[in-house]
Amino acid sequence: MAVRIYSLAKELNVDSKELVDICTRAGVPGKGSALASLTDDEVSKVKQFMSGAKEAPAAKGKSAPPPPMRPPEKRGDDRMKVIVTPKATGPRLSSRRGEAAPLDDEPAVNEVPEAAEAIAEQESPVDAPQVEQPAAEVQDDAVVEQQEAASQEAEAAAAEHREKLAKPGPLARMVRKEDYIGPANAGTGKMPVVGAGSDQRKGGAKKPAEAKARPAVRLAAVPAKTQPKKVEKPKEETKAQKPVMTLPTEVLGANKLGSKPLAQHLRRAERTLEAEQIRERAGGGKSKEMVDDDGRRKSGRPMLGGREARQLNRDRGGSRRQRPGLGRRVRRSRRSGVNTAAPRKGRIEVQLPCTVRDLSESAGVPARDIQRILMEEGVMATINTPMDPDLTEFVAAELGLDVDFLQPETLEDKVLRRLDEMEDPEGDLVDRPPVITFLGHVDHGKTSLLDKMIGIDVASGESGGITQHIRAYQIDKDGKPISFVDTPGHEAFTAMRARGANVTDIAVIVVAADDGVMPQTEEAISHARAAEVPIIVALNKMDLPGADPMKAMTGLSQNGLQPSEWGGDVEVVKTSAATGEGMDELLDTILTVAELHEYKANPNRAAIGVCLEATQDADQGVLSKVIVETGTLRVGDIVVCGDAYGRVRSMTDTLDKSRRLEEAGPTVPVNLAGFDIAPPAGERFYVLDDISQAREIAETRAHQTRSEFLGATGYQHVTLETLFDRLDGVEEVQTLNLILRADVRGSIEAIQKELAKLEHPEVRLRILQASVGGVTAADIHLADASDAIIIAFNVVPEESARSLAEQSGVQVRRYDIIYKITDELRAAMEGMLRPEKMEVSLGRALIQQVFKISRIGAVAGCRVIQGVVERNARARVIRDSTIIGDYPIDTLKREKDDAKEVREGYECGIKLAGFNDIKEADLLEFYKVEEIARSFDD
Ligand SMILES: Nc1nc2c(ncn2[C@@H]2O[C@H](COP(=O)(O)OP(=O)(O)OP(=O)(O)O)[C@@H](O)[C@H]2O)c(=O)[nH]1
Repeated sequence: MAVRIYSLAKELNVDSKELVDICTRAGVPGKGSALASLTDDEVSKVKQFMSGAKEAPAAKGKSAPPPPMRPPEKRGDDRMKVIVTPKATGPRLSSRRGEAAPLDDEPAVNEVPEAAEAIAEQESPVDAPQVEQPAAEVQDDAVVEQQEAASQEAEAAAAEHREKLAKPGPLARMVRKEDYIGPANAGTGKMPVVGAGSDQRKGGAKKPAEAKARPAVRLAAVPAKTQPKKVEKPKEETKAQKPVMTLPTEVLGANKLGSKPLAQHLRRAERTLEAEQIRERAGGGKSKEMVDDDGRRKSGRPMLGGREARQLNRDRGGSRRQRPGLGRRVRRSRRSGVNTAAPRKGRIEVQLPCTVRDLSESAGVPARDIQRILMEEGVMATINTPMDPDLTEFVAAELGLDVDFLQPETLEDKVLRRLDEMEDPEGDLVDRPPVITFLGHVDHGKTSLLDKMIGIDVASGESGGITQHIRAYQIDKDGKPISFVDTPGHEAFTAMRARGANVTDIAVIVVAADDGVMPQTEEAISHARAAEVPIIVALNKMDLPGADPMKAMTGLSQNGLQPSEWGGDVEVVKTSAATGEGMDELLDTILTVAELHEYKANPNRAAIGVCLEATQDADQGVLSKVIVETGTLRVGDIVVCGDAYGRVRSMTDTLDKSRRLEEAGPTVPVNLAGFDIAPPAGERFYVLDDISQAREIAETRAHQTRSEFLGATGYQHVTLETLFDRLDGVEEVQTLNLILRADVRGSIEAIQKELAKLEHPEVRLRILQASVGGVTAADIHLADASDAIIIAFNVVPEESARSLAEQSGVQVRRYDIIYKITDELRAAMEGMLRPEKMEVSLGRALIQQVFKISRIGAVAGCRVIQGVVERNARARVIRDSTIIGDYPIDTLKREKDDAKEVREGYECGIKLAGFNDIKEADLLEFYKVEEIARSFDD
C-alpha cells in the first residue's frame, strides 16, 4: 500500500523534507515532495537505507553508502554519521583537509567537547592553523602546476584527513560539516590516499588550539558552492554561518555544558519562556501539564524558528512517542502565550472542505504558520484557500497533529439526531409484538416452516425453490401477535439477511437435521450474534430418514450454540415443516423468550421503521414493504427513506393485500404505497412534519448516492492522470456494459454481488445503471449508445422499449433466477477472453537445392524429413544448429502445383516470405500458432 512521505516521516520521526532527501539518496528518485507516495518496496528500501546509514559508522565507515551531502546543521548527531562516506572523502572533502588534519587523530576524539566549545568561542572562523594550510586548500590545477611541492604536501595531508574521516566520531563529523563548505579543491580530481601520514595526524592532535578553533568555521558554513576557492576569503565563509551568527554571544560562550551548544541554548531559552508562562498562569491548574518529564516546561522562542528549532523538536520526537500528547504541549508552548487562538490539541476535527482559516482555528495555530508550511511545499495559499484532505492531513502532520474529517451535518443528520434524542415517556411505553427472523442455510426449510406456522404456501411458488424476496408477516397466536421476517436463504442475499437480523428481536436459526450446520448456517449465527439477539434453533426436516440431530447439535455447539438439552442456553426445537412436528413447541418457545424480554415501544410518536424491500408496481406505482419499529405509521404521514420520500397513500396487510390499514403500530409489517421512488432495502424510514424537509433530505441523499455510485463505478471525467489509465486499458481490458433492471432493490443488490464475483483481469463488467422497474425506452437508448446488454430480472420491457430494442438491436435478456444471469454472463465473458496462443510443432524439411528465380526470389527444393509442412505454417530457418530466422511460408508447391500440405518423405518447393538467403543443407522447422479459447478457471 502506498504511503505518503510525510506519514512515513512521522512514523520514522524524521523531518518530511529530510525524508525526501533520504529517498533520493536511497535510490528512490522522483519523490520531490513530502506529499509524494512510496510503494511498499520503496518504503523498505528507504528504511533499509536509513538503518544501513545508521549502522555505517559502527562498521567504521568502510562500507557506508555514498549519499549526496546535505548541510550538516540540519541533521541530528546520529545522522551526521551518515556523512562518513567514501564520497565525503572526495575532492570536496579534500578542500578542507588542511583544517581537518588536527581533528583526525584518535586522541583528539576526547577533545570533542572542547572543540565544540571552540565553535562558539571563535568569533573569527579562521585562525592561524587554518591559514597554515592554504596551499593544500587551494589545490586546484593551477596551483598544483605552480606550487608542486606545496601540492604534494597537501596531498599527504588530505590522505591523512580522509583516513580520519573514514572513522566515525564526533570529530570526524565536525570535519565533515565543514567539508561541504570549501569547494576550493573541488574539481581537482585528486583524491588523497587514505591511511597516509599518521604521524602528521598526531602532530595535528598536538595542536589543541587549532582543533578548537576550526570547528567554529565548519559548523556554520553552508553554501559550499558559493565559497571562493581561496582560503584568504574567510569573511565569505562567515556569511554562510548566518544561522549560528544570529545567536547571542552569551549562547556562543555558554557551551561548557557539552558538545551541542545550540541545543543547550534552546533548552535554556525554553526554560526562560516557561518560567514566563508559569508566571502568566500563576495559580492556573494547567501549569503542571506543561512540565515535561524532566521537570521543565517545553517551550521555544519565536527567534528560533528554522532548522535548529526543528532539529530540537525532532530530538524530542522519541520521548513524544513514548508519551502521547507531549508533542501537542511542545507545539503549543512555542506560541508562548501571545497566541489568542484555541489551545493546540493532539487530535483535531475539521470539516471538509477545509480552508487554511478552518485548520488554523481547529488546530489553534496562526494561519501564517500553515501558509508557511504550504509555501514550503510550493503551495501559495490565502487564508480562504481550501485544502484537500491529503494536504490538510499533511499540514496537520507537520504541526504534530492528527486530523479527523467531519462530514458537514446534513438536514437528515439533524432530524435523526432530534428523533434519536427524543425520549419516550415511561407511561407511553407499551408491550409490543416481537419480531422473529428466520435465518439459515439455503433449502433448510425456513420458508416452509414459516408457511406451516401461518398456514400459507409460499415455498412451493418460488422461482427455483429459492427465496428471492424478503417477507414479513404478523400472525396471532392465542391472542398474542408475533411478527415474522423470512430472509432469502441463499448466499447471494447475505446483505439482505443481515438487514433482517437488524430488525429482529429473536433469531430462529433453521438447520436441516439431515444436513447439519452448513456454511450459511454459520453465517446466520454470526448475523444473529452481531444483532445481539436471543437465538432459537429449529432442527428441521426431522421426518427425513437421514436426520441426524446429534450431528447437527454437535455442529451447533462447535459454533458456540450449546443446546439446552446438553446443558447449554440455546433452545433447540425439533421440527418438520412436512409433518408439522414441533410447530407448536417452536411457537411456544418463541413466545416464552419474547415474554422474558418484555419488548416495549411507544406507539404515541412519529413512526420510525425499516424498509424491507420495494417494488415498482405498474398500477400502484412504488410499493414498499416496511416494518414499523416504534411509533405509529398512518395513512397521510410524510415519510422519507433514503433517497425516497412521499406521503403514505395507502397501507395493506402483508398477508392479505386486500386488507387496507389506516395505521400500523410497532413491529407491524405493511405494504406501503406513497414513495416517489423505490427506497433502498434495509434503509430506515422516518415520519416528518414537513414535506419540503422530506424532499430536501431525500435529494441530499440521492446526490450522495449518485456520487458514491459514480465513484464506485469509476465514472469520472478524464484528467491527465486518468487519461493514461484509459489509454492503457483500451487494448488490454475488454468491458461488458450492463444495464440492470429488477423488480426489487434487494434483487439488484444480490445480482450486483454475484456479478462482482465475475472478475477477471482481462474482462470486466460495468454496470451502467441499476434500477427498479420495467425496462424503459431510456434504458434502450442508453444501451444503444454505450453498447450495453440489458438484464431484466423479474421485469419485462415496456411496449415502446420492446420495439425500440428490436430496431436498435439492443439485447434485453430476461431472467427469473439470479444464477442464470451469472452463468450466462460468465459464458459471454469467457468468450471475450483473449484466446491463449499455443505453438504447435508440425515437422521439418531439409533444403536440398536452392533455385534462384528472377522476380520471385529463392525457392528451396526440400524434402520433408519429419511430420508435415502446411501452407499456412511458419518456418524457422536453422543453419549449423542456429536459428537464423523465422518466416511465414509464401508458397508451397508439390511438383508444379500449389499444395495445402506436404507430408513426411515427399519433396516440395518452398518460398519463404521475406527471406531469400536460404542455402543448401539449411533445415526448415515448421510450426503454427493455434488459439485456444479460455475460461475463467484457466
Ligand atoms: N421432508 C421435508 N422437507 C422439507 C422440510 N422443510 C422444508 N422441506 C423442503 O425443503 C425444500 C426447501 O424448503 P424451503 O422452505 O424453500 O427452504 P428455505 O430454507 O426457505 O430455502 P431458501 O428459500 O432457498 O432459503 C423444499 O422442497 C421443502 O419442501 C421438512 O421439514 N421435511
